[in-house]
Amino acid sequence: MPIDKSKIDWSLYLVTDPDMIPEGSDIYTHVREAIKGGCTVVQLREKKTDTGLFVEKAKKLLEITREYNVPLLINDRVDVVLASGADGIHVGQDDMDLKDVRRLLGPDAIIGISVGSIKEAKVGIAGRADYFGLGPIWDTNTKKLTKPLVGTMGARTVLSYIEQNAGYEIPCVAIGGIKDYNIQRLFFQSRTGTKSISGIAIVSAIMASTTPYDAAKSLLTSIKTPAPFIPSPPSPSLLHPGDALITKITQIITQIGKKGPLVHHMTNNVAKNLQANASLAIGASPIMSENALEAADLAKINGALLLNIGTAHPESPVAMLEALRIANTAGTPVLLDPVGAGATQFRKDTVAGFLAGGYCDIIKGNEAEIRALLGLSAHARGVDSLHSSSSASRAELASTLARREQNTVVVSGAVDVVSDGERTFCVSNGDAMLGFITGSGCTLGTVIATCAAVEEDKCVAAVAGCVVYGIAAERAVKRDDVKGPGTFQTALVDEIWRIRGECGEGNLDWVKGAKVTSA
Ligand SMILES: Cc1ncc(COP(=O)(O)OP(=O)(O)O)c(N)n1
Ligand SMILES: Cc1ncsc1CCOP(=O)(O)O
Repeated sequence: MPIDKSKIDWSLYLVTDPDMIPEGSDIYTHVREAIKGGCTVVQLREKKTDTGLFVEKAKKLLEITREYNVPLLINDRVDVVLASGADGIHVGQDDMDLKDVRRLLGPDAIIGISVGSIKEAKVGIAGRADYFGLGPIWDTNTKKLTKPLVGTMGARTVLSYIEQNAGYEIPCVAIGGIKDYNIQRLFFQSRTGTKSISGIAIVSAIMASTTPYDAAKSLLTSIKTPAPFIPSPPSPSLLHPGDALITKITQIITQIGKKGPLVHHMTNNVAKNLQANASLAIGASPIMSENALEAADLAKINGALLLNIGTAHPESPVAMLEALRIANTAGTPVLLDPVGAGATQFRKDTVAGFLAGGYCDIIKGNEAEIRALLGLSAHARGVDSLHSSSSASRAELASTLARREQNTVVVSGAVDVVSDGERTFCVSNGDAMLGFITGSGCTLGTVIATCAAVEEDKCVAAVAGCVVYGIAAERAVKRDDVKGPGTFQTALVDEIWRIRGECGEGNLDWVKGAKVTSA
């Protein structure tokens, strides 16, 4: 029975590669096992095989795929589809024109095309492709890539274009560098309001596995399980600054005192001590460890992970990325502090690697760092921000990055701006004295990460962190015993401690000083 193309399940699309099959197996056993494990579509991709053998392989594979009612598509070759009776074809942008493919294969054939941009989507739509292979999403060793990476942001752009312009439903399967650990993030970060990718196409994660059944099963589980970090929609009362938001801030600080969350810091040597002391003062349990081998154990304990690249070593990005992936899998919230992101190529590459390889619930940086993440010219020297523009333009930076990353972004400064892309708040608490102690921005990261450990709504958690830290600074600077930056730093920790104590006693007067507005 030929396949009904309106009913295809695109969830897990296997693209074969004969050179990857481990010794002792063969393509037929491998594909059968992968289908049993959960593959829902198979594409036979033979780049070096002679036509006769290609057709023979296609015919034999078709017998297997038919047993499981799974479509078999052929890579690039119309003649092989015709000769084997396979269900359809996948072509690239530089292969045969889609209208010719359709004319040759007929209306029932399943015809897919590779798409990596709006321009290429237009070609697919004009040729009435049945589905798009969307990618390459990420880098891969499977094939020498000649086109730019699409990333989750590019995937979203194409999905949104299709949604608005195709005029018919086009399932999109993402391809390129997809592994167990990045599937949930791919689905989450690439979705538009109403359109998501329909599935993922995989070569190496299944073809190079010695256990294709298990590999497919595990990939399918990741596809079917929503990302643990998907935020719930914000409560309507927390859409704008107001009494509900202020009450929530006090609840967050009280919760920290009650729960004592563990905050795993992979952070810089300059700020470490202040960060640890601020964590203890607010009621968290800090662990300062750059050892990725501990990340799995630490992620199991409820808390948060803070990544700060201030004094990163050459090996730090690997350890941090490992910890990030473990935290993502465990659903542990992650705060990224991209210290000095625009200052050196190493820092740029490190941060780009984190954003491509994992999901950071919150990114906190000064204006120059956030500009660098957006690829804008950074007004940065070293790790200091040299330039501060208006709150409105900083709000624009925060919401643009938050929309791109589908997370919460804090642009720290005299006025901290917090945005999740929909809501943007300005927090005007704090004191200029914070600029005279090293690690004050990093320690704001600690306080925000601690709030995120106990609060689901990460945007509100970030606002809470900015408020409590800013008010602690305002109180500290007013103290008689504060004579300058040295005594201020100690007093800052003390005031965080005192605010936490007041919350514990039910005295919430401190929060009356909160200065939160909408941007
Ligand atoms: C599902 C899917 N998407 C994309 C591709 C890549 O096809 P193409 O651009 O033609 O490159 P080659 O596969 O020919 O190297 C694909 N094969 N499958
Ligand atoms: C065929 C193809 N087209 C774009 S990326 C790619 C290879 C994907 O392979 P892998 O799943 O091993 O990254």
